[in-house]
Amino acid sequence: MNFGLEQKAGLYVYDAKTHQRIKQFESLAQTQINSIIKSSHDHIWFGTQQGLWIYNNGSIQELPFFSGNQYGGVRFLYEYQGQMWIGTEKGLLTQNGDSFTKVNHTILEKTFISYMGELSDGRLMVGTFQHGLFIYNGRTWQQLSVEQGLPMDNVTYAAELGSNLLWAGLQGVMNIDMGSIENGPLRHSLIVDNTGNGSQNEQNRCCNGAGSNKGISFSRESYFPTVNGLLHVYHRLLKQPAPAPRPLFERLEANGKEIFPPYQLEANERDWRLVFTVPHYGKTSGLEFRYQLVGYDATWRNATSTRDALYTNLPGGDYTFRVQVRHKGYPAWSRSTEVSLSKKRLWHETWWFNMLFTLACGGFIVLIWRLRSRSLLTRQQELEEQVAKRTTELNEVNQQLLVANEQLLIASLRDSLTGLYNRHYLSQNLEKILENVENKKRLTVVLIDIDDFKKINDEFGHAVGDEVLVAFATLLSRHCRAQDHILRWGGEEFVIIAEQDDGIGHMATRLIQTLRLTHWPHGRTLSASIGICTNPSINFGIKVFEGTLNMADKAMYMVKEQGKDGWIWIEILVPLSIESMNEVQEAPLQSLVSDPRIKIHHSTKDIVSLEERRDIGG
Ligand SMILES: Nc1nc2c(ncn2[C@@H]2O[C@H](COP(=O)(O)OP(=O)(O)OP(=O)(O)O)[C@@H](O)[C@H]2O)c(=O)[nH]1
Repeated sequence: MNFGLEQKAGLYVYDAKTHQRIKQFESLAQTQINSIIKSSHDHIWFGTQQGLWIYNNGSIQELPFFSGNQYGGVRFLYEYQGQMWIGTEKGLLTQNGDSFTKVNHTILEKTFISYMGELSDGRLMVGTFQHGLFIYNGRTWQQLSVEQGLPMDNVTYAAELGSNLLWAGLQGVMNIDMGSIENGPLRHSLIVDNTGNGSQNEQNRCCNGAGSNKGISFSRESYFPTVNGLLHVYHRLLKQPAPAPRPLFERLEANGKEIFPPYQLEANERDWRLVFTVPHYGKTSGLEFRYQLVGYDATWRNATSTRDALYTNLPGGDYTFRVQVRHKGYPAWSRSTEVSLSKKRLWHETWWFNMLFTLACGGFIVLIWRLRSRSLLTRQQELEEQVAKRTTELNEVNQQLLVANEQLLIASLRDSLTGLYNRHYLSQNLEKILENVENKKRLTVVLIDIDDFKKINDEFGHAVGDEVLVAFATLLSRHCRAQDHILRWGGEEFVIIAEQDDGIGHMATRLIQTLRLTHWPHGRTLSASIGICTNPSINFGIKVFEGTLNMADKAMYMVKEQGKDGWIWIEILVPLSIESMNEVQEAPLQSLVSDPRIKIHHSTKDIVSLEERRDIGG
């Protein structure tokens, strides 16, 4: 097995037993060997960039005809019908014994020969670098090129596959219908389309392998060397788009700087550019990519035409970048190409910081909550205290109001000068008083009027008059019983409502006497006129009271008329109807003396005058 090596490394022979390269041909040491072929004469031909060598019986010889730069490098050697054909960079030559002659063709005699082979019917194929494929039938040449409507002129490999001619070149791989080669016009289909300009990242050079065998075909598949690896074409897929192969991960840049595997990044390398591509020889626009940074992206992201993925401010952690590709319009994605990456965490991205932060946040919330509850509690206590204080104050005020109301009520019921009850008291309590009287069966009303009070005022002044009134009221209270209701009726006039009348005459007499004996503020004696009426009514209503009061008034005026300083007591003996009561009130007192229902009592002095004038008994 022989190795022809590019890069001017010379020639090696491989020993199948020791599996080692065992010998280097010294004369080929600095050459770039393009083609090696064993001729039917058991000679080995070496086509190199520097010329042509033949190995025979252990010795190697250079053919001086091809040295120098006249033909450029020898690119392809092919033995056709017992004759060696030499394809150079500057034309095609044939061997003729020991000499070589250029083929008689205006293009082929000077163009770059890049391939030679045979069709099944024995015709020779000569591929050129710039002028297409030539087919030779032993007499004439047929050219297949752009001029015949083909998409490219460059040939690196050609092979007949059934009814098709497979043609590979730098611009792709195509299929030409054999029948159309014979009869025209040419029918072709581009299997691998590399005719357009690929994107910056696309590895877009197809099928340009150096060496003699620029492709090899089997019944179902063909292989083509490329600068980026081996292109494998299934013949059954010639009419369909080739399945998209797995994408390639090209490189990672972090903060604008390329990072090499293993991809372990520092905490500050936060901005990433992940570059990917796919070894594909079709049009760039026919493919689409999607990618996902697992650990950061929740779902796939569709890539743009730039074939890279940009991430900024990535947090620390472990990631897997995966990328897939597919033909546009086809549902199936390729298998994922995956790359593992990790980035150190910043201190605030670490688990212990997160834990501490969470604890601190929790503690802070609890603290705030406690402070807030405490302040709320304090506030509540303050409010409760305020409410209690206000309630106490309110209660006090209410109490004061109650007392004040009580006092007002009391005050409204009493005479401000003497402290005795007033008329308002009577209007409020009359019903109750009458109820009590009802139980005792006899109502007694006493009307007392101080005699000649005006003179006291006139003589001693109003203030002294007041003092006399107060002293009179005090004396009156002392003379009455506890259950008697003593009222100042107005001015110097007083009313006593007694629920019991036993000894009423004595009481009146005693009062008259006490008045005479009492030492009064004005230093003089004082007398009063007293009218009394007792009424044994069955049903004590207001009318009965008014009638009784009127009768007492009538009696009191009679005393005044009789000379004052005494009393008259009209005692109604039997209960009178309202009508009878009205009659009695209307009648003059004298006329009542003879009324059997009525008895009139009086003080001694008055009795005399009354008896004298009316002739009535006491
Ligand atoms: N100081 C004083 N005088 C009063 C008060 N109320 C009424 N008076 C006076 O009492 C006097 C009553 O006069 P009169 O009605 O003529 O009665 P009187 O002088 O007692 O004569 P007789 O009733 O006929 O004995 C008037 O001069 C009133 O001004 C009072 O509260 N204080």
